[in-house]
Amino acid sequence: MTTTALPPFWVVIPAAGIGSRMRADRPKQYLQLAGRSILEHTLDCFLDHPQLKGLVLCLAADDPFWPALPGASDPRIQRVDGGGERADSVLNGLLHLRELGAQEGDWVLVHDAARPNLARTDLDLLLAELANDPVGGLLAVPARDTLKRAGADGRVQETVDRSVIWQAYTPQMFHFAALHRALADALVAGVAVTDEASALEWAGLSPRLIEGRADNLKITRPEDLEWLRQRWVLKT
Ligand SMILES: Nc1ccn([C@@H]2O[C@H](COP(=O)(O)OP(=O)(O)OP(=O)(O)O)[C@@H](O)[C@H]2O)c(=O)n1
Ligand SMILES: C[C@](O)(CO)[C@H](O)COP(=O)(O)O
Repeated sequence: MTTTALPPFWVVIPAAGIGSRMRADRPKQYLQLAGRSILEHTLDCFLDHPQLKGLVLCLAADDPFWPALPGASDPRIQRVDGGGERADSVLNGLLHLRELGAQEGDWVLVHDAARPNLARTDLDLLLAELANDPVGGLLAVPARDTLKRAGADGRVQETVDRSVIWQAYTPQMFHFAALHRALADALVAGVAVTDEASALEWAGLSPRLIEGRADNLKITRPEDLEWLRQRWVLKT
């Protein structure tokens, strides 16, 4: 890690998804992990950070679960409505950040509600490594397994060179104006952007990859939550 002082930053947490792949009785961010919701664990990764300027939480407009949580009235959390896709939710969050006073060059970190296991060391690594970067970047993990390209018949076509393949994680950290412009333009152009870096790439920029911990995983399927529940027992 570099010795640069950590820069001030804003946070946007997209939490308006329905978690269809979890097949649970509620959106996955409200499932329990060690006695609290996944979303509360995720918020805790940021709320007491000394460099945090403000946090915007993007929720489904008709979300009945958030008001029931103990932290729902926490004044440090600004709630906004999400949108149809993750990128729409993030864009709404950015629009609200502007109302809160975010300036063009301010750093914004976007982090999935469904990644509750972000280590403070990884967060600070990202902030330190990118503090003076002209573009910004993201936490990511190098591919670990041998990779295969599949054909439509489900048979291997070829083995892919994994040395250049990374998995994109969050947080993703970009300057407010650049991220807002790239995301808004990409959505208008109908480009599918599944993360913030995709929007910046589409705008012709090259985000930096910062190697993070693999256990900052996104809870996507039931086995991800099972794995994290077992890990939490060991942690506490
Ligand atoms: N319209 C949407 C869709 C997703 N998200 C958020 O984006 C993050 C990552 O998305 P994903 O894991 O795909 O979550 P879901 O869309 O909820 O899951 P699924 O695709 O299985 O339905 C999650 O924190 C999710 O709540 C969001 O804010 N707004
Ligand atoms: C942003 C993200 O977490 C990067 O890996 C991911 O793309 C979001 O989830 P989705 O499954 O693509 O909606």
